[in-house]
Amino acid sequence: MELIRGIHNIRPKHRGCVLTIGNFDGVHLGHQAVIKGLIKDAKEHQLPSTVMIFEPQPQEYFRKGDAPARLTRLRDKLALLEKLGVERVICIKFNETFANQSADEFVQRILVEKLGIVALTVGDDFRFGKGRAGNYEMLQTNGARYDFKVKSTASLRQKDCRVSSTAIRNALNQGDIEIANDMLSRPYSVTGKVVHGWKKGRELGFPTANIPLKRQVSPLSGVYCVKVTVADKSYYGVANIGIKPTFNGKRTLLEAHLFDFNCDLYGQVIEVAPMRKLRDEKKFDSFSELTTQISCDVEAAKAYFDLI
Ligand SMILES: Cc1cc2nc3c(=O)[nH]c(=O)nc-3n(C[C@H](O)[C@H](O)[C@H](O)COP(=O)(O)O)c2cc1C
Ligand SMILES: Nc1ncnc2c1ncn2[C@@H]1O[C@H](COP(=O)(O)OP(=O)(O)O)[C@@H](O)[C@H]1O
Repeated sequence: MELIRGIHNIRPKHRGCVLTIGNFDGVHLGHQAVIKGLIKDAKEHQLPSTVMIFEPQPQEYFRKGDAPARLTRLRDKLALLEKLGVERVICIKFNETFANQSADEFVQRILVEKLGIVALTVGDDFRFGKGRAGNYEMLQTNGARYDFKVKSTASLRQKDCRVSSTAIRNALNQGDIEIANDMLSRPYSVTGKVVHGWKKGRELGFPTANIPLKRQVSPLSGVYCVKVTVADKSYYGVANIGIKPTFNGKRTLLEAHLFDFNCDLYGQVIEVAPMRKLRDEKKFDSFSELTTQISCDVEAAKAYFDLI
């Protein structure tokens, strides 16, 4: 899969493609339906299937610290798109200049002049351009003028609920991990590189592999039974997603303690899939109370995984 980073990297050789545009956060079942349609159309036109995404996601740009939780980091999103068979991704830096572009300018400058699109697939609620003025009808009018086809994909529903990134965020937030996983068609997971922490974990008797969540808002918080994958090997464990109020922490981290494991994980990329929520994070009055609680969490997770 070819990755084009930024509008300035779109070259004349990239003209002529079948395109879809969106955030694709989570690459859920609804997104997958759009992508499958895109790939089919691209094959028919014998042109590369191309997905345009934005980084940061527009809501993250507009709402700064108050943006909705992110389901997939850029690299996870790209890996999932590649797995679906997408040939080309254009990742556009969503900044002030881009945000101020009118819907007409976007269509003319980027879709028509730069990309020479032949067909465009969008979701039925797609909006774009300054003030979200661009929509499906506007695209159809432009398609007739500039000679490209426009298709809208109806929303996918599952158990009477529209599959959407928002519905998945809400399900995760409420601890309904199974509902989220059904909509994603895979277990929700967080992937990241293990960093050094405060070296308190081993003192407490529960070393934890720490993944910083940086500016990315997590859709989950609290203590979970988790399945952790390290270099293609899986382990069960417990994890806390939070700020460690007992230690007056400020930054959100995911910290996973793996069962039956005693190796160095620093610098390694691990994938953590929360399976069941155990409780909310808490500020304890003493370290010994925290340690007693973590022992209970470990017991509860082992029971959940049938390890006792
Ligand atoms: C299962 C589990 C539950 C945890 N629950 C809490 C909690 O409720 N409150 C809290 O302040 N820290 C909680 N922690 C985080 C610990 O405080 C943290 O792992 C410890 O400070 C070690 O940090 P370090 O890896 O930076 O050394 C939990 C950790 C684990 C593994
Ligand atoms: N069972 C385990 N689960 C998680 N990490 C472990 C385990 N055993 C050893 N480790 C290692 O110990 C580190 C965590 O120890 P800890 O004292 O919590 O240090 P830190 O504060 O740097 O995270 C992990 O990053 C990993 O390299």
